[in-house]
Amino acid sequence: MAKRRIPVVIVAGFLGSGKTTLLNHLLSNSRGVRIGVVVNDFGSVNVDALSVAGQVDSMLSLQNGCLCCAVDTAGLDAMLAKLAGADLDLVVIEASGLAEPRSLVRMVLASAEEGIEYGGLVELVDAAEFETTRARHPELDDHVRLADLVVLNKTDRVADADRLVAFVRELAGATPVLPTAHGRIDPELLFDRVRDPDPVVRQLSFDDLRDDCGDHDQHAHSAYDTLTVTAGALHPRRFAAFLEGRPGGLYRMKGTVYFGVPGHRQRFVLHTVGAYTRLERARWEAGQDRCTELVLIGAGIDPEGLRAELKACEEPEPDQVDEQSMLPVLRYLES
Ligand SMILES: Nc1nc2c(ncn2[C@@H]2O[C@H](COP(=O)(O)OP(=O)(O)OP(=O)(O)O)[C@@H](O)[C@H]2O)c(=O)[nH]1
Repeated sequence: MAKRRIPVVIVAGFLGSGKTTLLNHLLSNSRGVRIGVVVNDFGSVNVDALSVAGQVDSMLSLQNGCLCCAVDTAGLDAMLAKLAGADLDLVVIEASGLAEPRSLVRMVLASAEEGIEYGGLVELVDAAEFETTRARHPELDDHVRLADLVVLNKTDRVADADRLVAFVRELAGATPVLPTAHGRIDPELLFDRVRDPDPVVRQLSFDDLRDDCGDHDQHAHSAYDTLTVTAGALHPRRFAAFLEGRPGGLYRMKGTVYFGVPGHRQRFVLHTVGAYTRLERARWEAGQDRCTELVLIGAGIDPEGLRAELKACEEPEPDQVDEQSMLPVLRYLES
């Protein structure tokens, strides 16, 4: 009997659209389905990997590099071979928010690993940032048509979701569009959504792959600067002022913030997407340094200026900071 192949589903979507949130939802509602994940954080702080760890049957993390730009497919093949060897039912690749989905699909289709098969492309679209993302990345239209399933996420953040859903459905053509919030889709959808990939994507030659690699300049991430900042405790008021004054081009920030203020010594996970800011309290992982580690992604920003601004938020004596100073940042906590 032929060995069963493990489907590999790619979850793509522009920066901050909710890929990790969807992945976490799938992992916590897997109903016995054994899921392996490949996480592709863009930036050297492993934020996404940290947030799915502990829930997953098998995880491999590709840090500080974009999967779609891997010059050869050997790295991905080695990862897929490892996952195919584990006892799994499904592999999910969470692409970085800057990855080019077409290249990722091609890479999976080109994989020499016999234990896996291409399982489809899920494209996350941020309903709240839809207009901004589309203006910045006209290729969004192409991505939704290429996908096997479009998840129109963050519908809780838009006033007229029905109108937007209708618009995206028109744009997506044959691709089904599923409106949702917090990535809460039925996990079953990932198993049977696969349709035959676009012949243009399926037909592969070495030239195609080489051309893909030559296309780097057109990839979304070539238009962005990514910067990783490590700092000590931050003064909450100074950091709140930084958040309020951040430049419009600083499209995405994520990572850990440490305030160290009495009563607030937990880890704070920061996410900003466009003008949206969210902080969550979290536990420190065993052995994790009490420090701030952030990835900043933006276009037309001054990376070194931003680094200096964040460094200026550092507070050498957080024990002495009064609790009232936390108020400007606590308003970003989810109520
Ligand atoms: N209000 C609201 N917030 C959401 C929803 N989905 C995700 N978020 C928040 O949006 C932020 C970004 O979500 P992530 O899941 O990290 O997005 P991502 O696509 O993995 O981000 P990158 O990997 O950086 O591209 C987080 O603060 C999430 O809690 C949603 O449906 N509604």
